[in-house]
Amino acid sequence: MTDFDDQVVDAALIATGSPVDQPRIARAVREILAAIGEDPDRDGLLETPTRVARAYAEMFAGLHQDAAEVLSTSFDLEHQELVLVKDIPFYSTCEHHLVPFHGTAHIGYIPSEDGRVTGLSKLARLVEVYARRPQVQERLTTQIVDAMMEHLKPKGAIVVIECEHMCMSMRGVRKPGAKTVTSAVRGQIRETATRAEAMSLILGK
Ligand SMILES: Nc1nc2c(ncn2[C@@H]2O[C@H](COP(=O)(O)OP(=O)(O)OP(=O)(O)O)[C@@H](O)[C@H]2O)c(=O)[nH]1
Ligand SMILES: [Zn+2]
Repeated sequence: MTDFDDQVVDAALIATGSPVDQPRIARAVREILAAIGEDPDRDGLLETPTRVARAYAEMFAGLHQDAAEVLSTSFDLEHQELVLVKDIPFYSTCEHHLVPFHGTAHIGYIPSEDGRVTGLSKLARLVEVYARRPQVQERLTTQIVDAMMEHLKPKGAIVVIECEHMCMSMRGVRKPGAKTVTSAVRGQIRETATRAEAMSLILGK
């Protein structure tokens, strides 16, 4: 390490209160810059390690968030039918290549017998909890649906996710625009008619 100032990063860590180890990320990013043949001490790159550390703290914040807390707000609306929030945009990070994958999530559930529902924004927040981690699309899909089943105790739940993976677009096989669709369905929504209703609401743009 040359004139790289850990104290600056430590100060940033304290300021954000993030549990992500930003000084460690910054040191690693400096190494990567050197390894690709760049000069980490040139003007434009001097602050890049700390910038990337702050960006990573944001991109991986979900590792330190709790789905139970996000879904703890509930209202007694006596609603017994399907509730669906669709076209929730999100960004995640492919755990194989550490580049983004992004797209939309569609989330629905049939509330529990007592008709208690959660806030609509909480479903979008739940996506963020699991998207802001190193991920694969299949696990993201099942983690969201399983968290809903565990914390909302609904009669059923469905999650459909459509994504473009940058690791397939900008490198490797280079197929920009290719979409991956995953779904996970639990409880009563597995029944044919209910599942068809949910899917037609999701796909009917
Ligand atoms: N199932 C699944 N695969 C993913 C996801 N994100 C990336 N991948 C795939 O993970 C695989 C990793 O394959 P490897 O052969 O180990 O890595 P690689 O040599 O970089 O593969 P290429 O991307 O084909 O160049 C690739 O086929 C990616 O397309 C995901 O969310 N789900
Ligand atoms: Zn990838």
